[in-house]
Amino acid sequence: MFHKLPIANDIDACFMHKVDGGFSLKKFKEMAELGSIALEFIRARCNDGTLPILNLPYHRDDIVSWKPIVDRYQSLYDDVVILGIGGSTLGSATICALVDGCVITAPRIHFLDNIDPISFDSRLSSFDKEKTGFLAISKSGSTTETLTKLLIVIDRLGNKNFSTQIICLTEPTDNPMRRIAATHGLLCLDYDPKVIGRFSALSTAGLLPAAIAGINVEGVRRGAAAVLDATIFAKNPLDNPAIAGAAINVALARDHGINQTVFLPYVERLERLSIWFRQLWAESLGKEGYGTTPINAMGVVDQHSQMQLYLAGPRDKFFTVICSDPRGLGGRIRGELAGSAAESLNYLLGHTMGDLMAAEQQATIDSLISNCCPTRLIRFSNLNEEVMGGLIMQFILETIAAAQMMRINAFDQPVVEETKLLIRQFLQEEN
Ligand SMILES: O=P(O)(O)OC[C@H]1O[C@H](O)[C@H](O)[C@@H](O)[C@@H]1O
Repeated sequence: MFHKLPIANDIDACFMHKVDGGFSLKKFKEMAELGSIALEFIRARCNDGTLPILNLPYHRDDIVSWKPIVDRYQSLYDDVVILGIGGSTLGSATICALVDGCVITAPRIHFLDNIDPISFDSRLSSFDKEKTGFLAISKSGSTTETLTKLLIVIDRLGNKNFSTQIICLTEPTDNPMRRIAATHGLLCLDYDPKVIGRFSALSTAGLLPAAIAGINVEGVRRGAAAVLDATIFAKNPLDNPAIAGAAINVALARDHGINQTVFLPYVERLERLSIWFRQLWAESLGKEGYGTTPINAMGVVDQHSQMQLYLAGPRDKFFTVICSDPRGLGGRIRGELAGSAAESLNYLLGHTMGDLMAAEQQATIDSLISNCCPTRLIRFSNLNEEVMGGLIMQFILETIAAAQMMRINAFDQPVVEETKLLIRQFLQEEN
């Protein structure tokens, strides 16, 4: 308990004394009561175990139990394909991005989320059938897109011995995925029914693919536990980054019309985190006329694409800039290669690519602040498993806290079901 926090939050630039577009410290302090309600909700669920996502960071037994699967997949396959969509895969895709840039001998993990028939077929046919393992994940076991992909993969494998090549992960109910698994003799693991898909990044759904990818998933849980502990044991709710983050989002939307939340990491491996966060925030909070719209951005790419709008467009955005310290990393920019351009590039030559990234990160932060954009900074030095777990936990807690402050249920998505019914109707009519 009370491991060192893997990430640091700085919310100073959300307030009026720092940016004109921010809100007053007085108003922030008025959020203390809602902050306490949110914190009590989280503490109570953590203590009584009714929200297992708040207990998972402390578990290790499940990780040990996956070892035979991890060993088998790592030894047999060059590629492992994850079949799923939405909350069942975005968490694992987020964590699996940690392997980028690392020397790893584990299989390459691929996420086939979409059902674009051309892209799906082209990606599927790029794998060696004999050297590819599959993991189909669906909490409900009835998501049409995932079942379609699973059945197409079974068809394409087309030999009698594929039963060990595919593992399913779904709730222990009588659902279509379980029936398909039983028909073909596939191993079917239990997806805890109390873990909601978009909150499942730290459960089997998020961590089994990551373990197969060779990631230290205990480190991910450790980072999450540190952030969770800091919340559970917070003395003052608004001193806690997740509760404060929720309070800022809710108050800026309610009192200042700031109804868009821009997620701007300066670490490319966090691109998937952005997409995971987008579902978490949107599906959990977009209810009863509430919610703010998450916007994915990426430093430095969007400096050359979105920054004009961010700095001079409507004052309806709250910014979360996620920063590492890339100084000194990457290739060095050598003057002798620049020829006659060297003189005009004096400011750049001799630096590394990481130095440039760091300067651009700081320039964006300073520009956001000087252009009156309420901005929160989340900092760490290097992205690793603990940091990833910490980030995931902070945004899970922040989402739960924001829902409590808005008095809405973070854990359902009633309107999504309407579209699903329509899809079934359309296909039935065509039959
Ligand atoms: O895991 P599954 O049951 O297949 O669900 C996958 C996704 O389906 C739906 O569209 C829900 O809105 C999402 O919250 C969920 O993550």
